[in-house]
Amino acid sequence: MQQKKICFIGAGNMSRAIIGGLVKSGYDAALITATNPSAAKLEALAADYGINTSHDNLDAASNADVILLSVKPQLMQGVCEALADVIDGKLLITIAAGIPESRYHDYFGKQVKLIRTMPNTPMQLGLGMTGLYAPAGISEDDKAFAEHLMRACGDVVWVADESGIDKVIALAGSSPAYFFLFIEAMIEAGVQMGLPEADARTLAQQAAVGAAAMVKQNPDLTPAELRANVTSKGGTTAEAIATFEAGGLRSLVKDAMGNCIKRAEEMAKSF
Ligand SMILES: NC(=O)C1=CN([C@@H]2O[C@H](COP(=O)(O)OP(=O)(O)OC[C@H]3O[C@@H](n4cnc5c(N)ncnc54)[C@H](OP(=O)(O)O)[C@@H]3O)[C@@H](O)[C@H]2O)C=CC1
Ligand SMILES: O=C(O)[C@@H]1CCC=N1
Repeated sequence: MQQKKICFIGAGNMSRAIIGGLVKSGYDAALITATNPSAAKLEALAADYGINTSHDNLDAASNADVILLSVKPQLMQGVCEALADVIDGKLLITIAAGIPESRYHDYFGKQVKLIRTMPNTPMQLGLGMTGLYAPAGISEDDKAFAEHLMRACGDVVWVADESGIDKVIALAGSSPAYFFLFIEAMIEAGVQMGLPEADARTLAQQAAVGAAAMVKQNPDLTPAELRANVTSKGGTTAEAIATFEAGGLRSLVKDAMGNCIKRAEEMAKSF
């Protein structure tokens, strides 16, 4: 892929995940800089991935071709305002949830070249999923760069309308946490049944990895067919599945995802 000088503004969980994925995919660490107010996360990134670090957003952004905005949504306005003089002509990529693309033009006080993306933490392992949205006027070259950057850390989908980003949050940005919760609950139940915690974790995590790989590697089978292959008539799985269905798992999942989107929409009104 084309390699450009890229600066991550904010060196938290998500920057770490993307930087880890990029470096593991062969992106030149010397072209990557991350900024952060406190030192510990920068020191860990430099030690683990050999990237450049800085406490100075302005200096780091001035020296980059591409700026990836990776601070919490409530800090975004102040961060953008302070960078307004050094971003002309540069490609901006934001990963923030809930801030509409139009707001960035207000923050910078001018029209900017900005692509909205919604990645997730498995980017760190090259197993990420990113949704991308580019407004009209963004060049094919800039779109291709943003896509290649995120593809280095996993799979990508483009959404035609900005509202699609909120759906990506519900399906992929937030969803690793849903699966962690499910695994957490299985481990807790296993421990309550008397298993050592380490064994309960090994059993649950390996089942999750295996099940996800089976979904991915059998595109001709639906998840329902894969489930049917596990579920012997009158057997053990049928009892467990019936319990989930009776407990309203499907509507719970739908409500959770709907509330995730609702929160993104609320955030969009408050920024
Ligand atoms: N976590 C996730 O799974 C996902 C998050 N996102 C989005 O990614 C963004 C970042 O989230 P996440 O990585 O989880 O958050 P984190 O809090 O882990 O990271 C944000 C980082 O920004 C740093 N920071 C604060 N102020 C500044 C500043 N003025 N200049 C530079 N850096 C600053 C913080 O430093 P310090 O801690 O030292 O104050 C922190 O390290 C959010 O907008 C979120 O919506 C998107 C997809 C998934
Ligand atoms: O919880 C959040 O708001 C962010 C966006 C997607 C994942 N974490």
